[in-house]
This record gives sequence, structure tokens and C-alpha cells, in this order.
Amino acid sequence: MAASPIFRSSSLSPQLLQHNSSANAKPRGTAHFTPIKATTSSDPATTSPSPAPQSSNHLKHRRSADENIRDEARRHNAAHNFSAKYVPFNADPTSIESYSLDEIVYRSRSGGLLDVQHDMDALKKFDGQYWRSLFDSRIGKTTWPYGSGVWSKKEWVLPEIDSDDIVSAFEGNSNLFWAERFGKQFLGMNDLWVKHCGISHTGSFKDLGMTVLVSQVNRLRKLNRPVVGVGCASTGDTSAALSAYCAAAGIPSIVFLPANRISIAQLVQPIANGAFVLSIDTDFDGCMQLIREVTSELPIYLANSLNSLRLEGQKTAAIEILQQFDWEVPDWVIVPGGNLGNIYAFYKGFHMCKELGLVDRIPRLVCAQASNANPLYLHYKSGWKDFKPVKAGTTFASAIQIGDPVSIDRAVFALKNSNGIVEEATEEELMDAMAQADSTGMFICPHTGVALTALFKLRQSGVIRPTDRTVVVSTAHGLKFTQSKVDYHSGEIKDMACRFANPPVQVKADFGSVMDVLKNYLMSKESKH
Ligand SMILES: Cc1ncc(COP(=O)(O)O)c(C=O)c1O
Ligand SMILES: N[C@@H](CCOP(=O)(O)O)C(=O)O
Repeated sequence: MAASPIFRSSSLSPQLLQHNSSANAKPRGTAHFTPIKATTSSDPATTSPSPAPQSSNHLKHRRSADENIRDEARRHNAAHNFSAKYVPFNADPTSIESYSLDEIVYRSRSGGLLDVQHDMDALKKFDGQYWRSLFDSRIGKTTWPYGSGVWSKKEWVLPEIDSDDIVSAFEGNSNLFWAERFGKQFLGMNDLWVKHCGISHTGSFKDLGMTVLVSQVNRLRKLNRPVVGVGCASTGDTSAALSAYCAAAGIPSIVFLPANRISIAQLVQPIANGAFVLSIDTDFDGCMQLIREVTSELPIYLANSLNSLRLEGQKTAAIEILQQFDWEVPDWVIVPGGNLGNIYAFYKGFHMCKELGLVDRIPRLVCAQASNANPLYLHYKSGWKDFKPVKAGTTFASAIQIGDPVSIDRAVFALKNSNGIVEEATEEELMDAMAQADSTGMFICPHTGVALTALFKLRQSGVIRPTDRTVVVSTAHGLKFTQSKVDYHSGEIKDMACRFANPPVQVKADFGSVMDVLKNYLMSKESKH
């Protein structure tokens, strides 16, 4: 049996303290603040090893009354030799360019994307069974920080951050819902699942990435790095997550929102959490361009998924899916795509599980886009010839109304390496799919409607078979998008039949009238029985 990592003490990874001057190459729209070499009393290397695995199993006793869960974690803190650093995304294997995660850098020297690279050799010292048991042992506990679905995989996420610096709402561990009736009734499928990533602290999967990014910012601020606030451009979910996690940590947040293009529920989230909210008269792509320029000039840390830290948290949803299936691999995973960080995050999570021996294959990935904002779909259909951004049109799936996705290269990589597919959904298709899912007991967002449309199409073409185990990723809570449901069920959408609308019946306040409508209703149900 492989040894527990926490039995082995080692010194702090040299990368953590190294400043790579190459980070100072500064392409337009990126920030490279010079880091100050520093250590804190909370460095992993300065803490003593604990005598048992860092699962919560070894914590037999209740902590004393004057101790909170952070204090308790501090007592159990352990040394290990796992580490991670930034490297250019999909770099040539001979490249030696890398940056410490304590540097403020979003782009490689050539202006390309970055990726967080883990020391896989160190992780591979422990076999797949070890990692499966360790992750399984942490589920459903309140031990800090492992009660979070993200931080229960801490060694694979940010191995070097001190647990004390972590900002978490115990996000993740979201419901993997067996869509029994929807699968049978509409698709003839018996093994269809919906991963409800939107049933989360701020109502979307962004919490998974934001806990990681804001935790690292918390650490950077303790290290006296020049970070005065954290900023993002958003279609509504990134801003909600950023403002909540920053508020929890007492860090200023700044959000750039495209005016009149996000739902009221999403707009009110950062306002309530005390963010500095700029409503800008442009679309998301315009906001994204502005925040990139601003964060290269001011000590504002960039929180969009251009920042590869975010994807380290988001990838844990993939690991969680495998874990929820007791480490059996589904055949398909369908993800709605906008700025395209998440599809890569899923790929990365699945791929790490394969590389570290937890599973022996990865699922095929499907990325689903709204037809009104479909640059990836067009690129796929062109046989991956040259990519052209589009001007994104209005869509009910407003959080993916994005024409120039920052993670296009990551998405193409993920799809090519998972034998993936890209599909698209018209407005009518996505709204019908959402209504059909809701009619079977779900309450999904329009983006999940896009993913379900992709599933309908792939079932119709026979690409996905009736018995294939399929997971649709639901990315946000339906309650954030109630106006779209009101419009649909009122049948008031121009050029849309709203086939599954279920409007309320207006009835007079007298017994006879109520009885009449009820009898009609019951008779219509009986005739369908
Ligand atoms: C609800 C929702 N679904 C899907 C997406 C798409 O994720 P990504 O931008 O990582 O492709 C987003 C954000 O873009 C979102 O907010
Ligand atoms: N849907 C996103 C768009 C920005 O995506 P990000 O993952 O790059 O932050 C949002 O909610 O803002």
C-alpha cells in the first residue's frame, strides 16, 4: 500500500519562492506585478506533520469549546511535497517557462494562455486507490477545509496554500440527479443524470473556481503583494461568486456588467454583497476587453477564467462526478459553453483522474452553445480551421452570450483530446428543453436547456445510445432566470410557439367556477391516463 503523503516532511517547494523574471514580459491587457520574496508563519513547511491521513476519519474527538474549525485544522496541518506552478498552456515539452502561483501573471511570455501544472511525479507516488480512498473519506464532513467539494481535493488544487488562508463556503458536493422521468419520457434513456452545479452558494458553478481564486488572493495579500481589489467582467454568475467570496474575506471586489443584459437576480447579488458595480453600455466581450486593460494598469487582480487558477477549482466537478458513480466513468458529459473555461476544466479533472490511476478512461465531452452565440460551434463545423469570433446575439441563455471566448484554445484542446462534439441550440429549442425538464420536476436555467438540446440532437442522430450513461451539467440555478420562464409560460415570446407553456388559469372567486375548471382539468388528465 502506498504511504500517506503526510508522513513525509519536506521543505517548501522552491518554485513557491522563486521569482521568474520572464513574467515581466508584458503583453497588452495583462498584469505582471513584481512579487516580494516572503514567507509566512503559515507556510506548509513550517508546520509539523500529523500522524494520520488528512481525512477527517482520524478526528475522533470533538474540538474544545474555545476552538473553531480553522483552529482545529491548524493543529492538524501537515507537511508534504506537492506543488504546482503556472506554465504556458499546451507548451512545447522542451519549454522551461514557468511562474510561481504567488506571481501575478495571466499570460505567457508570448501572450498565450497559462495552465496550472501540478508536480505529477509527486502525486504519482500514491496510487489511484490511495487517492480514491482519501477523497471519499472527506465527503460530507465539516473538517476545515475538506468539507468543501473543492478543498476535499486540495492536493490536486492548490497544494501549497495554508488551510488558514482558504476562503470557502463549503461549495461543491453538488447533487448528481438521476433524471429518471425526463430520460424515459423524452429520450428513451434509463441512465441519464444531471449534475446540479448551480445548487451552490451563489447559484452557479462559478463558486468552485472562485473559492480557489479568492483564497489565493487572500494569501497574496498576506504576503503583501500589490492586490487592492479583485475584478471581473461578467454575464452575471462570475460577478455573483466573486462578490460573495470577496465579501466573506473582506476583500474589495469590482465587477463590470453589460448593462441590461443580465437577470435581476444576478444583478442584485454583487450589489447586496457590497461589490463596486459598474454597469457598462456594451456587451460581455466589451466588458472583458475593458477589465483586461484595467487590470494591467491598476492593482486589481483578474478573476475571470482567463486566470487559470479558477479552472483548478472548476475541474473538481469532474472528479466529483466520478466519485459519485463510485469511480465508474460515464460515457458522455455535456457542458454548456460561453467563455469556454469550464469545458477545459472538466477535461482536466477527468484527465488527471486517468493519469493518476483513479479511472482507466475519460468520458466523451460535448460542448453546447446557443445558436445566437456560437463561435465554437462554427469553428468545430469548419473542421477546426481558423477561429473567428462572432458578435453575440441576444439569447435567453444570457450567461453564455459571448462571441469572443478567452479560452477558445483550451476548449479546442479539451474537445480534440476527448473525441468531443460541439452542438448548438436555437432559442426555441433551448426554451422548450428547459420547460420539458421543469415539467419532470427540475427547475433548470436556460443554459442547461442548451445542454439538453444537444442531448436531444445527439440522441436523434443515434450518436448517444439509449443505454449510454450520460451526464448533463446544469450550470446555474433556475431561480436566477425566472423572467425567462415567466415569458415562456405566458406564451409571450415573439415567433416562439412555447409548446410546453403552462400558464395559470384565471378564475372567478366562486365555488361553481372553481369546480368547473377543476372538473375540466381532471377529465383531461383522465383521458390521458
Ligand atoms: C450559467 C452558466 N452556464 C455556462 C457558462 C459557460 O461557462 P464557460 O464560460 O466556462 O464556458 C456560464 C458562464 O460563462 C454560465 O454563467
Ligand atoms: N458566464 C460568465 C462569463 C465569464 O466567464 P468566466 O468564467 O471567464 O469568468 C459569467 O457569469 O460572468
